Amino acid sequence: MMRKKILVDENVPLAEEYFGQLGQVQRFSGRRLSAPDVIDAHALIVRSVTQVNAALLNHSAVEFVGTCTIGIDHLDTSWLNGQRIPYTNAPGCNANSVVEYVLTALALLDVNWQGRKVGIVGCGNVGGRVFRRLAALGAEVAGYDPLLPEGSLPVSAPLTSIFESDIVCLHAPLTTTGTHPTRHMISEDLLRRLPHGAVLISAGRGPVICNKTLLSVADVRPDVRWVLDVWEHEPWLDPALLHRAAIGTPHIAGYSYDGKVMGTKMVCEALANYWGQTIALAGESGELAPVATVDVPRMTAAEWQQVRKVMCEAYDLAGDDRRLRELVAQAQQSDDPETHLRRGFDLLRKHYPERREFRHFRWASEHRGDRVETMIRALGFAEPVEVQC
Ligand SMILES: NC(=O)C1=CN([C@@H]2O[C@H](COP(=O)(O)OP(=O)(O)OC[C@H]3O[C@@H](n4cnc5c(N)ncnc54)[C@H](O)[C@@H]3O)[C@@H](O)[C@H]2O)C=CC1
Ligand SMILES: O=C(O)C(=O)[C@H](O)COP(=O)(O)O
Repeated sequence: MMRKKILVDENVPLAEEYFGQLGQVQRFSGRRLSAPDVIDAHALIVRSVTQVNAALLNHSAVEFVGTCTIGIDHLDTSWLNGQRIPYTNAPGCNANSVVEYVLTALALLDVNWQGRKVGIVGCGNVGGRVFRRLAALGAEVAGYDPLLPEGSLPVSAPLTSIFESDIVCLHAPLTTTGTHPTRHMISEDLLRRLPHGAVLISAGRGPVICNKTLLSVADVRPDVRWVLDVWEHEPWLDPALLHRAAIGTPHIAGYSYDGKVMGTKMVCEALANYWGQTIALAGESGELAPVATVDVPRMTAAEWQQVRKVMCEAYDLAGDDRRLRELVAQAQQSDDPETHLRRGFDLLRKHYPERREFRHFRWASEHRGDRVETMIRALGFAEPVEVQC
């Protein structure tokens, strides 16, 4: 019997092991996929860089679309619905990875969140986890999410007050329709409200803030630490904006290896269900790790320094930032800076180091049962290894 053909983006890990159980896997490069490539495919498995719409699929045999990502702004869902082509994403697959990006960014900037006001825009799988985690770790957290039923957040606040917080985290999806579209929703007025020395972390989608506006505000607010993982015109970004950013990364907040593999598994399972087949899903279960709810006592400055060291050793976020800055510097020296930057941005993502989430790290504890240990455990690290002083 002919095996069904499954086209899978080259950056989806373990595709042969998982999707290979369901059909014949053929890889493709996400930005280069075009209509002739999909003509005889039965399933199409993408990541966020492939626009899935009528122009791509109109004349194809594709009967199922999966995206191994959380975001779905690259899928033309109205068209897919109209064609009755089922599609799925991987809700929450890399949410923990983004949480660890946010926490490590604060550690790298030496911003102890305990007692600080944190405002979160978009409180779904990612923002909701950032909310619960930071609240448990001692921050004063409020969220803005007008699409959630009233009362679903422990503390909610209007957008203007969110932007009066010490730390603002953006985790809204990119939407252009509906009652609360997010494209360019973060206005100049909101950005200017940020208090002196605030940190703004943008890890949802780039176009949620107009990057020209962001640059104009960043130019006059050098006191604000801008942490930018997403950019309005990826794979291009404005070097001037990166220059203003305290941390700048190539859209990798969700790029833990664990999060990516979870994305593969979730979509593969959905395809197996659709085709009425069963598959073996080796490794960790498809369940998302629970969020720790331990209340962590206030740490001293010295204790915080120990905690931030452990986090920065587990996740080399400084390296992510450095590699992007090196790329931009090289691009500016090249004959065609824009092309160099676009290609390089994608290559940084394609060859991203294998980053494991905190739960895979054991750390050395000198003082069992102290506040440092409580905090590190609450951050999700594995059991400590006791060190004899
Ligand atoms: N930087 C990265 O690597 C990653 C980025 N993302 C992005 O983060 C987004 C959020 O991810 P999840 O939390 O898992 O999605 P989700 O769908 O679980 O939650 C999104 C939340 O945003 C809310 N929302 C929608 N419009 C809003 C508005 N105008 N103002 C405030 N809130 C609004 C929704 O009500 C929902 O609760 C994804 O759509 C994706 O674009 C996700 C994973 C990794
Ligand atoms: O899951 C999402 O949504 C994300 O933003 C992903 O981390 C994006 O990764 P790629 O699909 O662009 O590789």
